[in-house]
Amino acid sequence: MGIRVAVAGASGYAGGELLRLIAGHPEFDLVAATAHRQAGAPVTAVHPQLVGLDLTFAATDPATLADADLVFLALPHGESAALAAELPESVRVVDLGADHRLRDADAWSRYYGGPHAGAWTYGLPELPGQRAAIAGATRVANTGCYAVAITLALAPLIAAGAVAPADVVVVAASGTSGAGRAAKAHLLGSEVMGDLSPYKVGAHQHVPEIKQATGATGLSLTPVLAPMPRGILATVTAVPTGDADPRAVLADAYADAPFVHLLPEGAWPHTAATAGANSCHLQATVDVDSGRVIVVSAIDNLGKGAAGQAVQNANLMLGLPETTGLPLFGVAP
Ligand SMILES: NC(=O)C1=CN([C@@H]2O[C@H](COP(=O)(O)OP(=O)(O)OC[C@H]3O[C@@H](n4cnc5c(N)ncnc54)[C@H](OP(=O)(O)O)[C@@H]3O)[C@@H](O)[C@H]2O)C=CC1
Ligand SMILES: CC(=O)N[C@@H](CCC(=O)OP(=O)(O)O)C(=O)O
Repeated sequence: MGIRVAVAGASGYAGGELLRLIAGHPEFDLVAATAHRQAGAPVTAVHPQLVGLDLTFAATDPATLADADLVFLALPHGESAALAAELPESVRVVDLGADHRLRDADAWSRYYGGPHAGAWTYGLPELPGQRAAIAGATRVANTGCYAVAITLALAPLIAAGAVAPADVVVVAASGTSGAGRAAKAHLLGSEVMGDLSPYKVGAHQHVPEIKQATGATGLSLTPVLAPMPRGILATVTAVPTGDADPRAVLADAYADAPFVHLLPEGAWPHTAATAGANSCHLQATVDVDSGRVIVVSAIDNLGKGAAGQAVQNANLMLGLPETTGLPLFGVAP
């Protein structure tokens, strides 16, 4: 028997991707996959890509999950905190939801509402010092999907003093799976296909998370819903404070990061190149006209943006190499 893992919210998009990654992980044994309305259904009735996985969704209750060494929570916002509080401290937990990401209770109530559950160790291993913090934690808050893409592009530049933290502008497009699988009016196929539309303009819940993770003090984020199932492409622009080469700063920051790739000069990120992988592709330049630094970042929102990142964090918490069981390469086209 390997390491016993369980997934709560396994019938969702992030949960389904977790099941796929766990099935290919050499050290993990899946002991439970839970759902809410779909409890009792065969996993493959919901996730046809997992045919061969002979399992039925259990109901989401703490007793079922407490039998695992590590539990992934892939539940709607606000549902993780109460469930996690019922799990013994000996069970490691990675929460893919937002409940434990923010240290600032006011920011939590402004963007999410309801009681603030308090912050856990932030699950972005590529931030300075964070690998060791995650390795020593029993509770880890996985990052938001836009937050990963934008933080990886921006954090090293602010940390190096290469750009001004007070003036960061981001436009970022996301595939529709970022919104989860529950039916929503703005996700009707016939209206999403062939369309690009901004949403949560100036009011996205990842803004405080990105500010917390990067040290940005002024950040404008315009998210755009894109007609593709997976992927995030974020274009981050900021004002340089000197003449540091942004490519050199990023290359230095990610020299030892197996999943973050600064592309060769002149090559720009494509979301499709990250699909199915736990990778982030970056490119940077200085815009000759505006003088602003431009960094473009691509991830798979269900990979490095959710399930892949969660498995990377779990590997670190369990003392495994962080790449164990994780796809390094995408499946494009
Ligand atoms: N999709 C993405 O790209 C990303 C998602 N996340 C986060 O991961 C979490 C899951 O997201 P996602 O998979 O997209 O969401 P989905 O809507 O696709 O799935 C939600 C899951 O939670 C279950 N669920 C719904 N309501 C409840 C409830 N009241 N109590 C317990 N379980 C419930 C659902 O079960 P059932 O279907 O049986 O009702 C389903 O398994 C969210 O917190 C999300 O923000 C984070 C980063 C990226
Ligand atoms: C396309 C789309 O709607 N995306 C979602 C991404 C949410 C997400 O996955 O991140 P959290 O875990 O922080 O909710 C959004 O913009 O709210």
